[in-house]
Amino acid sequence: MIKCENLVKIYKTSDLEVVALQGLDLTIEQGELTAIIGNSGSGKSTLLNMLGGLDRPSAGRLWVDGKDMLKFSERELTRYKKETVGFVWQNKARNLIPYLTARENVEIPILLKGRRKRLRAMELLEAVGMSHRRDNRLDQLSGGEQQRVAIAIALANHPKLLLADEPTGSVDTKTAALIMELFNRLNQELGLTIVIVTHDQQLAKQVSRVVAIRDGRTSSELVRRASYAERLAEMEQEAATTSAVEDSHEEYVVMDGAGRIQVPANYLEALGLAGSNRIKLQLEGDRIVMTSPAGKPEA
Ligand SMILES: Nc1ncnc2c1ncn2[C@@H]1O[C@H](COP(=O)(O)OP(=O)(O)OP(=O)(O)O)[C@@H](O)[C@H]1O
Repeated sequence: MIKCENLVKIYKTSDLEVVALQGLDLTIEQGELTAIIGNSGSGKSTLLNMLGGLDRPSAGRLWVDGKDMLKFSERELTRYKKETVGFVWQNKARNLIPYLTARENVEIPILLKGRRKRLRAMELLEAVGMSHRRDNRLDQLSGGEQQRVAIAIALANHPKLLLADEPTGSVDTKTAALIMELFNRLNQELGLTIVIVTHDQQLAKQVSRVVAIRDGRTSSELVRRASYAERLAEMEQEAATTSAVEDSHEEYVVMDGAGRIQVPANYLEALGLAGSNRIKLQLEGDRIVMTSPAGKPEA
């Protein structure tokens, strides 16, 4: 569904160039639910903007839904934004109009007319568990409820890809967990591909695949060990857990198309290899062994 190869984004301001993405590689299959985590400034939102067609990459390759996004004309880009992607933002003002009701808000982006439009809005509010509040104005709803309406809006035109930038950033922990549960349900029931940017490791634990970005590059990947059902049962038991995402997920380093991997800095440091620019690699049965230049097996 998504393939980024060596993706680069450079922002140019009057006297400064900021390299927000510096050769990012990422593949997301159709129907996957992925969380992107990383520190502030690591390039998460920049990546989401590229995926959503809100901004164009400076270099590299990017395909979404089989289309080469670097070759899009303005017209194709507008069509892509309308028909292929749905967005949920942290900033509610970007999603919602406060003086309209939940149903009216959801009806705005629906391309159907009359009764069919109303039915589709009702169906969407039902899908996000908000049909009972359809006639309430947005400013009469809680933050979590407003975010549910925002998700309904994002689904209005049957997008293939749902992008969410810190969708739980302005709600409490319990509400955030419920919203993540909703994303999981939509992913499973509709088979929707979903990419969620978050800096919250606890929330990322609710997602089967977590991609970490550091300095504008994918640095590692975590894939959940247990199935979603097993994980839910686990979560009920350890309701207020504070364990790290590494405890529930298996960690992988990312390999790009040319076979390059980034060895975690702490591994190199632990083995005294930090700063080396030459390492011996040997294939031993089904393992690749890294050896220090001095000849001592190191990994
Ligand atoms: N429009 C822009 N013009 C100039 N620099 C930008 C622009 N947008 C982002 N940047 C810079 O690019 C880098 C990556 O920003 P980005 O917003 O993608 O990070 P982020 O991981 O989403 O951070 P946060 O979690 O704080 O939102 C930062 O150094 C940021 O200052």
